[in-house]
This record gives sequence, C-alpha cells and structure tokens, in this order.
Amino acid sequence: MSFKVQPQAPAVPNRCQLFGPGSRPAIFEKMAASAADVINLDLEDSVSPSDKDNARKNVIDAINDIDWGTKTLSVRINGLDTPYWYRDVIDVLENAGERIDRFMIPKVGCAGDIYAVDALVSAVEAAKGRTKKVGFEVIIETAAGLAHVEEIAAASPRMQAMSLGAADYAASMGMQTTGIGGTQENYYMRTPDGATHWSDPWHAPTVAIVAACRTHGLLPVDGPFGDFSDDQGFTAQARRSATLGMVGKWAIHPKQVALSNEVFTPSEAQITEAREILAAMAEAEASGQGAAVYKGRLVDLASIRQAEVIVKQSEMITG
Ligand SMILES: CC(=O)SCCNC(=O)CCNC(=O)[C@H](O)C(C)(C)COP(=O)(O)OP(=O)(O)OC[C@H]1O[C@@H](n2cnc3c(N)ncnc32)[C@H](O)[C@@H]1OP(=O)(O)O
Ligand SMILES: O=CC(=O)O
Ligand SMILES: [Mg+2]
Repeated sequence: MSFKVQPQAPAVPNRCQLFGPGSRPAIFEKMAASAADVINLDLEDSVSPSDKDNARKNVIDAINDIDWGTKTLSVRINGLDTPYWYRDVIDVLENAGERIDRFMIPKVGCAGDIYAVDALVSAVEAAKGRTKKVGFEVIIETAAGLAHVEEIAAASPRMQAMSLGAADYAASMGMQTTGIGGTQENYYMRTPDGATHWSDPWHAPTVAIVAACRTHGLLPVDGPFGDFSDDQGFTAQARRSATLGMVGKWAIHPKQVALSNEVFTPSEAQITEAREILAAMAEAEASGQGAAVYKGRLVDLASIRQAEVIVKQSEMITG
C-alpha cells in the first residue's frame, strides 16, 4: 500500500439507481415504493426542452411531499453547456427541503465543471441557511470526461459517486452503435478455429472509473442498459461491472431493479467462501504462516483483503 492510504467510499447501499423523468410525476410514488437504494429524479435527457420548467416544479414537490424512506435521493441537473442547469440548482435548493441527498451532474468534462457547480451550490446553501450539504455524483459519458476522470473524482469533497453513461459515451466517442450498454454486435474477435467471441466495449471506461473512484473514495456505478426486455443481457453486463469493482447499476425501468440488486448483493455462497478464507488465514497466522491452502488454491494476506470486500459489502447491505 502507498503511504497514502486508500480512502473508503461512502458506506451507503448503492446497488441500484432507479431513474424517472421529472416530467412524469405519476411514477414518483412507484419509484419511492421500489427496492432501489437510490432514486434519480431526472431533469436532463428524459425531459424535453419545453417541459424543463414543469419538471423542475414536479421534482421540488416530490422532494418535499413524498416519503422516500431511507433511500438516497438524487436529482440529475442539466449539463453545463445548457441554459437550464443554474436554474435547476437554484430552484431546487431554494424551494426543496433538506431531504435531497445529491445532485447528479451529467457530461462532466473536467474538474472545473465540478468547481462551477460547487460554487453555485455553496452560495445558495449559505444564502438559504441550509444545514445539510448536498453531495455530488457525476456521469462520465464524454471523451473529455474519460480523459480527465481522475481530476474529476478529486474535484470536491462533495463528490460521492461516479457513473458510466453508456449512451452519451458512445455518442461522444463516435462509436458506431445505437445500443445503450451491453454486447455490441460488431465488437467481436475471431478465434483461430473460426468461432466468434464477443468482447466488452465498456471495459476500458469501467476500469478507469473504478480506479478513479477507489483512489478518491467514491462509489463507482454502472449506468443504463437500454434494452429492458433483455434481462439476461442486463445481468451479464451487471456481473461484468461487479467483477471489475462497481457497486451498482442504473435501472431505467422498474423490472431492472431486482436484477441489479441480485447481482450487487453478495450471494450466500460468496459470503460463506469469504468467511472460510478469513478463518483459514486466521488459523495460518496463528501458526506463524502468511500463506495457506484453501480448497486446493493459494490464499495469503491479500486474500484477507479480498474476502473482507465481500464481507463488508454484505454487512453494509444488511445493516
Ligand atoms: C440514457 C439516460 O440518460 S437513462 C436515464 C434517463 N431516462 C429515464 O429516466 C427513463 C426512465 N424510464 C422511463 O421513463 C420508463 O420506464 C419507460 C419510458 C422506459 C417505459 O415506460 P412505460 O412504457 O410506462 O413502461 P411500462 O408500461 O413497462 O411500465 C410498467 C409499470 O412501471 C411503471 N414505471 C415505468 N417506468 C417507471 C420508473 N422509471 N419508475 C417506476 N415505475 C415506472 C409504469 O407506470 C407502469 O406501472 P403500472 O403497472 O402501475 O401501470
Ligand atoms: O446518461 C446516461 C447515458 O448513458 O448517456
Ligand atoms: Mg447521458
């Protein structure tokens, strides 16, 4: 480990972030009743320009009036290249109560974007005497966002989480696809025996986001999977993200919530194995050994840290 100890990410469950357009208030109670850990009320890309003002009012009412239980409540504001974002911040902070937990900032390209929102949020919070500081989560979904992912992660103490936005990422990178996440038909390898092997076009940004988040103590989250009729595709994408260190995934339809929760909740088998490894290592250490054999494979001091990741995840979820 470096002399600089790796910071812990916020200890809150973040297995699924359920999105809903701010212009569709009829679904807000259903979102509140869902099993998602995080709710994202959207003012950005699911709301048409002509509906931005109404959506903002709906979202303010929803923050004030709906019982969101213990969920993390987040509002996705519009991008900094639009005329909407400053009013999203000001109207929400001037009119909504302290129940809001986070602003989600889309399409961030550099640390300066976070600085700008932080300055505005800090001014409105001070002016209104708000006592709870709103946290930030961002979406990495542009070429610039990926190029500056680490400085973005470090940009403000308000930063809590970072998501990969597959749709805008694909557009910004000029990727030849209209799919949102998951396997892409033309991204494959041919093996020497002529078989087709699909690769993961989201691998590189996923790893970059996880590394930036783990370096700076944020939660790395996988973004949307557009084809909500494809449960197996969603689960495969979520499993790849979980294996690479992400803690959760967005749901753009309520049927994706259970799928995401299942993948990002350690299974009984995973927890049992982790506890057995910890027990095997405790026994090894008691006899002066730093390494041991568990089910025919090497376990050592690093295995303790790996096993602890799973045990801590499960303890945090069960409370
Ligand atoms: C690329 C990005 O930026 S992704 C993030 C932004 N996008 C979004 O926020 C989109 C969120 N999702 C949605 O708006 C909707 O789910 C849609 C448009 C995809 C589909 O909506 P519908 O056609 O109504 O879906 P469907 O008919 O299958 O809905 C089934 C039930 O779930 C409800 N429902 C639909 N979406 C949601 C939601 N996001 N949250 C909670 N409940 C919902 C419906 O009201 C319906 O309820 P009912 O059975 O009581 O009538
Ligand atoms: O905002 C999300 C995306 O995929 O784009
Ligand atoms: Mg986007």
